[in-house]
Amino acid sequence: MDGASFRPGCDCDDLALHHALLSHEDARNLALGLVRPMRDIETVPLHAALGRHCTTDIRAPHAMPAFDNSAMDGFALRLADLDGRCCLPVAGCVAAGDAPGTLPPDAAMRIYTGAPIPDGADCVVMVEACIDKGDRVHIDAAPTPGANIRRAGSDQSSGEVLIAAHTRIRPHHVGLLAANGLNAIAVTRRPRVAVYSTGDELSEGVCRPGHIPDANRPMLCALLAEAGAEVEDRGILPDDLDATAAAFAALDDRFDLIVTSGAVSMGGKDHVRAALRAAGGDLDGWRVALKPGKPVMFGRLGTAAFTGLPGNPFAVHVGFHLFVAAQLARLVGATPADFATDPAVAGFDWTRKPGRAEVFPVRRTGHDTAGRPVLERLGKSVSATLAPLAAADGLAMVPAATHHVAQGDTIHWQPFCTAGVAS
Ligand SMILES: Nc1nc2c(c(=O)[nH]1)N[C@H]1C(S)=C(S)[C@@H](COP(=O)(O)OP(=O)(O)OC[C@H]3O[C@@H](n4cnc5c(N)ncnc54)[C@H](O)[C@@H]3O)O[C@H]1N2
Ligand code: MOO
Repeated sequence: MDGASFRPGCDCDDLALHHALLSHEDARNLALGLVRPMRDIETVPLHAALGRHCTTDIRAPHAMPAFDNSAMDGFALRLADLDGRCCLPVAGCVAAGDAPGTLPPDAAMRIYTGAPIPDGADCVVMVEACIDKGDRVHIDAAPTPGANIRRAGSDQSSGEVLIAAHTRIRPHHVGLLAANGLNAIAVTRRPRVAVYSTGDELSEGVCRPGHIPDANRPMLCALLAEAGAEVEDRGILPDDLDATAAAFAALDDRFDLIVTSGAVSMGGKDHVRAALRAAGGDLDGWRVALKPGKPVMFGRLGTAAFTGLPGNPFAVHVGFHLFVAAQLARLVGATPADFATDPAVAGFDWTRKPGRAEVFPVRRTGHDTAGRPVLERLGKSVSATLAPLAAADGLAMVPAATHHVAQGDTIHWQPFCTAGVAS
């Protein structure tokens, strides 16, 4: 449609919208411009904080460690007492949980990891560097002052920022909060997202001839839940303009984002754009120079942003990562992460048609001499299948202008999070 012309007053705004494809960068900025950081705050107990975003900087309520304590199992002593001696009598034992005591003159105390350093001791000798004779201890070599003592305040000082505002709480944050005795935190409410599939061909149970299972709705619900959204599965919409418009019009203002899949392209049953308008919404952008995902559309319905992804399942996956994930991040006040920015090396030769940026599944096959991952391209640029993703370690993206990728070229990718998983 490039080069189409319009008479003044022409209401063919769909034509105007696809006069040119949006770059994926412009499309992302458009998608982000349709959402605002949410202001609603709730306080949640620590066990419910995982995956939520804290609203403010979380500061240390006190210094840590709270008291000088031993980093090792061994003997606490006063260095000056070793002057001219290699053995000291053992005056007692202090374990983690004991109240701080006092080291008598010219003696050592048996001490265990985490135990408070007795007053007067200025180092701890590891048990491996001693000969433990029960009531006496022989020290092989004089330790350095302060050896094996974790000083009060050496890990964090009172008031320092432990977790920056808008951080997504991960398991190590939960541990850090618990270590600080913080049992509840203020978080942004979860973004509420409505999810629809569209298409008369979709089945939920046994498929009749010509029907296919609905892959997009379960995948979108899973992607959204993983990203921390509160998801409402709104089912499958028929390929019917009135029914689709009625379903959209019946949505109240409780959603922050509405995500659909299918019916956004050029076919006679692709009703989502018209239905959005008929329901009182606005279409702000349509069609992106992106493969897969060209017919993605962006709009608004009431107070919600509306992102219409294409029907092909891999296009849904890509559209989620490029646009929906960024919208969710913005809603919770976080900074949306750029997509596919990690450098890697192509382990393949590939000639393609330029014009759209392309996202494709990749598998890591090794590393080059500089330590960069070498990637194998999976699949055949088919947006209808998710099968190549099953063997993928992540997604790579090449710019719209790329027409050839040669083995050894630098490309950029987004690894899936696989911490602790070998393959
Ligand atoms: N004349 C043109 N035709 C098409 C264009 C174009 O530019 N001009 N773009 C193509 C591209 S690219 C894509 S992507 C698709 C997207 O079309 P729609 O968003 O309208 O999606 P549908 O037609 O509804 O479905 C496409 C495909 O995906 C299957 N599908 C749909 N929903 C699901 C689901 N929930 N689970 C599994 N599979 C689903 C559907 O059966 C179709 O096979 O348009 C091209 N056409
Ligand atoms: O954009 Mo489509 O998703 O290329 O097949």
